[in-house]
Amino acid sequence: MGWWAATLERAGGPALGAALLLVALSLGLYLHFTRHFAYWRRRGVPFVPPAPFVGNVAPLFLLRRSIGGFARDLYRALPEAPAVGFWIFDKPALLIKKPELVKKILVKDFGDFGDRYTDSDVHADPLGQRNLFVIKGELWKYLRINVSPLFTSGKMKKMFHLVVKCDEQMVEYINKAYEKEKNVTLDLKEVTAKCTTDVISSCVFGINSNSLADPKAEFREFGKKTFEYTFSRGLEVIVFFFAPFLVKYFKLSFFQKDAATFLRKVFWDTIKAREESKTKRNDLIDLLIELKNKGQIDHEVNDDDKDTDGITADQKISKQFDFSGDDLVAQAAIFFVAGFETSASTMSFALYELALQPDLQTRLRNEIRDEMKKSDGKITYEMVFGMKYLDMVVSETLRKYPTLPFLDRVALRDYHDDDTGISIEKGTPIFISLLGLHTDPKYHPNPDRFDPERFSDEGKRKHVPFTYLPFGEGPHNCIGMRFGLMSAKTGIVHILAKYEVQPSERTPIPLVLNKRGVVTTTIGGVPLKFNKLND
Ligand code: HEM
Repeated sequence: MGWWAATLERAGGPALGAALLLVALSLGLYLHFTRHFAYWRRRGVPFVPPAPFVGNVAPLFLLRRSIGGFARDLYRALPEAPAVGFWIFDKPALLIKKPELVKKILVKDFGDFGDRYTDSDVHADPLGQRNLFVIKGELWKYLRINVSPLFTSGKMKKMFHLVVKCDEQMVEYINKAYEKEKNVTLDLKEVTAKCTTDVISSCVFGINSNSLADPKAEFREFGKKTFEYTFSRGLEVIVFFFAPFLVKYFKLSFFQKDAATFLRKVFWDTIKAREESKTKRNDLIDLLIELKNKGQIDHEVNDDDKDTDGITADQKISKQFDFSGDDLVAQAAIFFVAGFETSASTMSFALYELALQPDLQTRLRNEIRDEMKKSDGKITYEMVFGMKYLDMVVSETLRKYPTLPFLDRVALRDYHDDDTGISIEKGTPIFISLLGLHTDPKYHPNPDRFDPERFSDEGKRKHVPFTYLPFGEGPHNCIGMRFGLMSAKTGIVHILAKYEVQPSERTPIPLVLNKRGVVTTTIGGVPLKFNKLND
C-alpha cells in the first residue's frame, strides 16, 4: 500500500494520493463488511436486504425501534416466508416465523437450540451472567432443575398472603389519592409498578420495600433505573441481546454498579438476619437458604408443576455451581427485574383495555363479586386461579401486549429442517417475534381489537399451536409464570373490587408504545381515572 501511495503521490501530488488512499481504504472496508451479504441468498432463505456496515440493525442501534418493534417489522416484511434472514452488522441471523419450526426450535429440537444468544461477561458482570436467564449449557440445566421447586403451586400458595398484603396497600394508596380528589387520575403503571416491586421484594428478598408509602424507596428507584432507557442504557441493552460479543470490550453490565451493590447488601443482610433469628417466612429467601445450605430443595411435585420436564443435568456440574456468593444473589436479582415490571405492565394494560370497554369491565367485576360473596369477601389463591373470565382477560392482554415481545436462542450445532429446506449453521442467532405472531391476522383475526373471547373454550379450540407464547415455550420458558399470573391477577381483582377505571382526558388512545428497550412499555405511563364504587 505504501509503494502504491508513493507512486500516486509522485503522479498527482499529495492530495490525489490521499484521496485515492481513502477510496481504497473505504473499498477495503466495504468489501470486508459486506462479505457475508450473499449468505442467505446462497442458502435459499428469504431475507431483508442489508445495508453496508450496519446490516439490518440501524433502527435498533439508532434507538428508533424497540427490540420488540424491530423483530415485528422483520416478521411482517416477508408475509409468506417461513423464516427471515437478516444481518446484525455483518453477522447472519434468522427470525423464525412458521409455527411448526418455532415448535422445533423451542421444544422438539431443544438440544440443538438450548441456549439464549443473549450474554454478558462473567467477570465484569457476575450478577448479569450467572443468572438463570443468561447462563448457558450444563450450568443452566443444573440451575433450572434446582430453582424450579421455588415456583411450584404449593410454594405460590404459601406466598399468596404476602401478595394480598401488598395489594391491600395499593388499594389504600388509591383511597388516599381519591380522598384528596374525587375521580382522581393516576398513572396506573406507576401505581402497579410500586405494588409489584413491594410484592417481589417481599417474596424474593423477604423485606418490605415500602415503595407505595415512600416516594424515594430504594427498591423502586433501582427498579425504575433498570427499565429507564436513556440513550446509553438503551444502547447497552441492545448490545446484550444483539451483539453480546461486544459486551466485554465495552465492560458493560446488565445490573448497573450501584444497583448490584444495593442488591448484594440487601440480600446478604436478609439472609444473615433470617439465619440468626431462625425464623421462616415461606418466601424465596427461606428456599434460597435451603439451597445454600443443602445444595437442593426438598419439594413435593404436583401435576401442574412440569417446569423441568425434558431436562436432566449432569450432577458433576454441582462442583461449578455451589449456590453461594454472587451465584445466589444473581438468582434473586433476576427474579426481581424479571418479576416486577412484567406483572405491573400486564395489570396496567389489562385495566387500560377494560377502561375503554366498560361492558367487559362490568362482566369481570361481576365475576369477582360473585366469587367474593362465596368466600365472605376474602380473596383466595384458588379463587384467583379459578376465575374463568379473569383468565380470558389476562390472556388477551398478554396477546396484545406480550411484555417480553421476542425470544432468542442460538444454534448449538449445524441443523437442517427437512420441511422448509432451511439449513442453520452452528452459532447463528435465532429470534422469534412474539409481537409478530400475536398480531398476525392469519392466526388472530382483527388483531388490534381487544377481545377476551379469543380465550373462551371455543376460542381456544381455534388457536394454531405456537402462535401464542407470552411466557415462551419449552424447557427455557418463563420459570416465574405462575408467580407473574398470581401477582397480576390478584392485583386486578383488588382494584376492580373497589374501583371503576375510566379513560381521562390524559389517557392516550391508542397507547403510545416506547420505541426503546427490551420489554413492552408505554411513553407517559397509563393514566386512568378512578371512580370509587359503593360496597
Ligand atoms: C406476566 C408476567 C411475566 C411474563 C409475561 C414473562 C415472560 C417471560 C418470557 C417470554 C420469558 C422467555 C421464555 C423463553 O425464552 O422461552 C421469560 C423467562 C424468564 N422469566 Fe418471566 N415473565 C413474567 C414473570 C416472571 C416472574 C414473576 C419471574 C420471577 C419471579 C420471572 C422470571 C423469569 C426467568 C428467570 C426467566 C428465564 C428462564 C430460563 O431461561 O430458564 N418471570 N419470562
